[in-house]
Amino acid sequence: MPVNSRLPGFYKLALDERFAALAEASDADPAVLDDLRPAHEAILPIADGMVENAVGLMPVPLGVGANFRVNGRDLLVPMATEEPSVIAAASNLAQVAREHGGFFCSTSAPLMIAQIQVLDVADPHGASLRLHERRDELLAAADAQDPVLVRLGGGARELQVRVVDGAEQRHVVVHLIVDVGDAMGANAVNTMAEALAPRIAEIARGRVLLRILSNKADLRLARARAVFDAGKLGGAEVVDGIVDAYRLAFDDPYRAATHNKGIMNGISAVVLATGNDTRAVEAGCHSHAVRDGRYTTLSHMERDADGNLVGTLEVPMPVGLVGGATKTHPTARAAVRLLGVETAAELAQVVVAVGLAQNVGALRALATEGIQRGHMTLHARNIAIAAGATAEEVDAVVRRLVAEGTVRADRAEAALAELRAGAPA
Ligand SMILES: CC(C)(COP(=O)([O-])OP(=O)([O-])OC[C@H]1O[C@@H](n2cnc3c(N)ncnc32)[C@H](O)[C@@H]1OP(=O)([O-])[O-])[C@@H](O)C(=O)NCCC(=O)NCCSC(=O)C[C@@](C)(O)CC(=O)[O-]
Ligand SMILES: NC(=O)C1=CN([C@@H]2O[C@H](COP(=O)(O)OP(=O)(O)OC[C@H]3O[C@@H](n4cnc5c(N)ncnc54)[C@H](OP(=O)(O)O)[C@@H]3O)[C@@H](O)[C@H]2O)C=CC1
Repeated sequence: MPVNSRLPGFYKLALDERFAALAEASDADPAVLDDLRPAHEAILPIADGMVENAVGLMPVPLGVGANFRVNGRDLLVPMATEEPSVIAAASNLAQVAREHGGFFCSTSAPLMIAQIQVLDVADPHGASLRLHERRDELLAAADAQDPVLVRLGGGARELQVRVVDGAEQRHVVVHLIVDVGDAMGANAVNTMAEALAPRIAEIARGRVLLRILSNKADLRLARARAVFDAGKLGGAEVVDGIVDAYRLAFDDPYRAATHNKGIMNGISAVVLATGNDTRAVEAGCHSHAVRDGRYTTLSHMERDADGNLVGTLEVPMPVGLVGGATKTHPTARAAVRLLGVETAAELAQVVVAVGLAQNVGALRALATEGIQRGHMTLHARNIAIAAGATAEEVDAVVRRLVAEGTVRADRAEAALAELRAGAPA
């Protein structure tokens, strides 16, 4: 049975019922669902191998982004986040996007850049051309570091040399461009950069200092496009509001930072759920938001000829399915199996689709009723728990807070006290 990601009312189910619904909707082995919730005792020894000085775990909630269709295929999207309303908003807009086929996504080749900084070069432009003359030798030396990657079809692809004029000095910076296949690629390219450094110093007649990948991974882009039906969004006025909201973000970096944070709500959640490096992706995305020296929006919002909203997003997406924590963390492995992607490119496409859904979800709320109703209603559960409500009491406290329209800690404590004093739930 193909995956059916359309899960109406999934969020209204109790936790156990949700597992049953997920098992029915997914084509993954039922064991995968069990693996999504491994016992802490099983993970702790693995954590000890993953990081230094391990003393515990920091479990972050893992939810399923519902309703996603990416390049014609339904997908159940694992999302790890501590923030309420993120998964709801993504699922909501994924449903709206289905009307016009869902998300259409593409990626460039998985090219990562390693930088080698060369100092004390007397003739930077001369050095640059000497390095270019030895391109083939240097690329072959890089490939020799990673025969596995080369065997799998990846490897060093190009050499670029930049002369960067700084305030204090001129830097010669060599870029080694590597096809990293299905890896995120940092370790792979760093190994190559370190191996090439002595020869580069010799050719440039300088001193090599830094040998590290660039997180401005702008040769490894993922793109998503979706048409959001004007009627389903709430009408032409809502589309206008979203486009006007986008324009402020486009023009004003103070708004752009928040607009892009909304995109990252979705992106980071999938990146984390699949055991990938959230900081690398965040650094890449924010650096991509600087165009012509100005920080601006990562996404674009337009109206099509029929008045529907066309949302597009293009960001660097250095995520992998091998290496890093993707293969070590049992929950990340299960999350990837639930998602059912086979390549890093497919994963990158899903990540960027979720970022776009999230962005439009937030903009729709902002351009209409404001963020607080949807967000705070869901945040009320956190507030109730923080006030001391037990699992049995949470719903009743939330109902009171939402009915009063006051989602605050003091009101949650008062509502809990009233409930415990026998007031009707
Ligand atoms: C919260 C909603 C979705 C409610 O929206 P709604 O219109 O009340 O939802 P609905 O009851 O009509 O349900 C529609 C669909 O939404 C989903 N949905 C609906 N409720 C849930 C739920 N509880 N749990 C899971 N999924 C939910 C679900 O898919 C559902 O379909 P159905 O299952 O019924 O066929 C809406 O108000 C919304 O999208 N709000 C935006 C929330 C948001 O963006 N949160 C991010 C945090 S705020 C932030 O950090 C970023 C920001 C905002 O600053 C960025 C920026 O400024 O640009
Ligand atoms: N600035 C940053 O962003 C930095 C990030 N990091 C970290 O680096 C890690 C990611 O590095 P990464 O290089 O992906 O990890 P790994 O070195 O763990 O994995 C990459 C290696 O996996 C092997 N491999 C097996 N199958 C494939 C395949 N299908 N495609 C590609 N490679 C394959 C390759 O060869 P082989 O088997 O020979 O290794 C490749 O070199 C993350 O943990 C990240 O946090 C590290 C430093 C800096």
